[in-house]
Amino acid sequence: MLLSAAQMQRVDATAVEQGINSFELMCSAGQAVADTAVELLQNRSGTFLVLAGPGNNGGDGAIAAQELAGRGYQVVVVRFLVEAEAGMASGNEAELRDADRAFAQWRGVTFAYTLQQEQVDQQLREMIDQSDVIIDALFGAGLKRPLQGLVAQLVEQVNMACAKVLAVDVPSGLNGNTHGVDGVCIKADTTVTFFLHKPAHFLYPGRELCGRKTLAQIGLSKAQLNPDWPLCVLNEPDFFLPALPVLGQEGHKFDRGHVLVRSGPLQSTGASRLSAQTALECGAGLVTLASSNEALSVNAAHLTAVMLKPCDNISQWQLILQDQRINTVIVGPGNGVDAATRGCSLAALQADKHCVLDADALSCWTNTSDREQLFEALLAARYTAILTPHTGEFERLFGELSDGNDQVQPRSRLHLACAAARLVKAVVVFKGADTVIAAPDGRSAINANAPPWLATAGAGDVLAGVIASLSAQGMSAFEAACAGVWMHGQAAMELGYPMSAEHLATRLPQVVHALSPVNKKGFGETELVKR
Ligand SMILES: NC(=O)C1=CN([C@@H]2O[C@H](COP(=O)(O)OP(=O)(O)OC[C@H]3O[C@@H](n4cnc5c(N)ncnc54)[C@H](O)[C@@H]3O)[C@@H](O)[C@H]2O)[C@@H](O)CC1
Ligand SMILES: [K+]
Repeated sequence: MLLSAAQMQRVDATAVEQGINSFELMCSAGQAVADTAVELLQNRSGTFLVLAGPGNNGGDGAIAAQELAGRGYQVVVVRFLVEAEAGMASGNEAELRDADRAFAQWRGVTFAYTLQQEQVDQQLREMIDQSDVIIDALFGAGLKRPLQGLVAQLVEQVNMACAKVLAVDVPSGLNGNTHGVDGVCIKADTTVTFFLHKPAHFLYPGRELCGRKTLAQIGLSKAQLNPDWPLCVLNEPDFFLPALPVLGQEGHKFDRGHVLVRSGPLQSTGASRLSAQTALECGAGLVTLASSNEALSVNAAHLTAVMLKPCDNISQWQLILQDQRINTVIVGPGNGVDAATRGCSLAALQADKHCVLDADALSCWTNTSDREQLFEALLAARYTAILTPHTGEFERLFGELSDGNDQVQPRSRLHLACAAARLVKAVVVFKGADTVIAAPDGRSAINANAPPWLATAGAGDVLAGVIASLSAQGMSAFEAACAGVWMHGQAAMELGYPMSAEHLATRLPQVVHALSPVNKKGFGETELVKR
């Protein structure tokens, strides 16, 4: 599970309400930071520089500093305070804030700066240049606005330095609620975070800025999670494995669904064939490609196990949809941005089938009344449809979206996908290097296994095929989309660079095979029991 910065702060408050000592949490966090910092030094000697901000992120840095000094390392601490607080960090320890208590325990020298100071001075510049590992404990979950003035300059200096950089919780400048960076941000080699990862660690630009990500347990548990929070997960097999199709010993091909794919016209049949072929190879029982008579022979020349049906107009399409054995439909790949694609998409949604709308089936709603027609059909559909837009298609379809949370500005791809899914009651697969899958009930998943070479012509058609295949075999729309997106990324990883969509389509069955519970069941074995 992933938590936003606001949820993490709520977890912290709940822990305190339940009697957990917040300073002990900070001590555990600081120790985890020290452990990770030592790993960054790779068993060499060296100097650590801790840049500590005014809040608890800075407190984690102070604990780490004391821990490192206790282990014999040379540590320099620079503390940045708001002007009113500077020089205030002493007195009765019981009354001090956790961060001040952490600094009260630090036995070394602290160089203090105020955030209002204008410039990074020579002394600070030298400390940055002379350190081997810089611990960025400036701002974490409490970042409220873009970094400016002294800290903005400081971040730029750190990013240019030769030292390794370890970010505490998040690289300073990355906003844990909007998941974005407004202005400058630390570029870390490693980020250590606590209890659970945050979406900002896996969405861009955070994924890049965090470097390697490590997770430390500090004494928080599921007891501090609010069960009403919608589930947001990193898309990994553990999440969707229990939902993968299982075959019965006596099952036949109709138990594994029948996928109908709408072919493109004569000059663009390849995309829909890729979808159809993938759907079949990923386990769907039957796949039919509905093709215009004009394109029939081109399609026939390329297909063997995928069946072909002539379909020249909407009436013929509706007739095919009446076949009760067809349980899943793909409309869009190579179909054309036109009225026929609009009509076929609406007919599919009205036919009580699982629907995957991709490519042209997302781009063909060019005016507001068209879009309203689509949204009405999605809302009325018996089964939750799956939409697979990339950024351009998403913007055309959803334009300016409000997710009802105006405090979170600007909205990230995660917020946008969730808002779109809720709006049209469909699963939205918002494709990109950090594909987000969102369900209408608020659940969401961020995918992180896709390599850059997956961005290749036809890869989207293959994705529609695998998702439809899993959907046809009985997986729910959200789980089929999550599994399909992960398998798609995994197949590309296994192939390596360079790779074409055809390769991807032929590799995917191996990924399905490796994950599928079916292959672990031992069909065909006869168990003899002797008594
Ligand atoms: N369960 C938890 O929530 C735990 C949190 N811990 C640490 O506590 C951190 C959160 O602490 P805080 O809530 O105190 O927040 P931060 O330490 O992230 O920052 C808050 C402080 O920074 C100031 N600030 C925010 N944005 C600024 C900007 N752009 N320019 C200048 N000043 C700015 C605020 O006014 C406030 O003084 C976490 O990131 C984590 O490192 C840990 O100690 C362990 C437990
Ligand atoms: K930080």
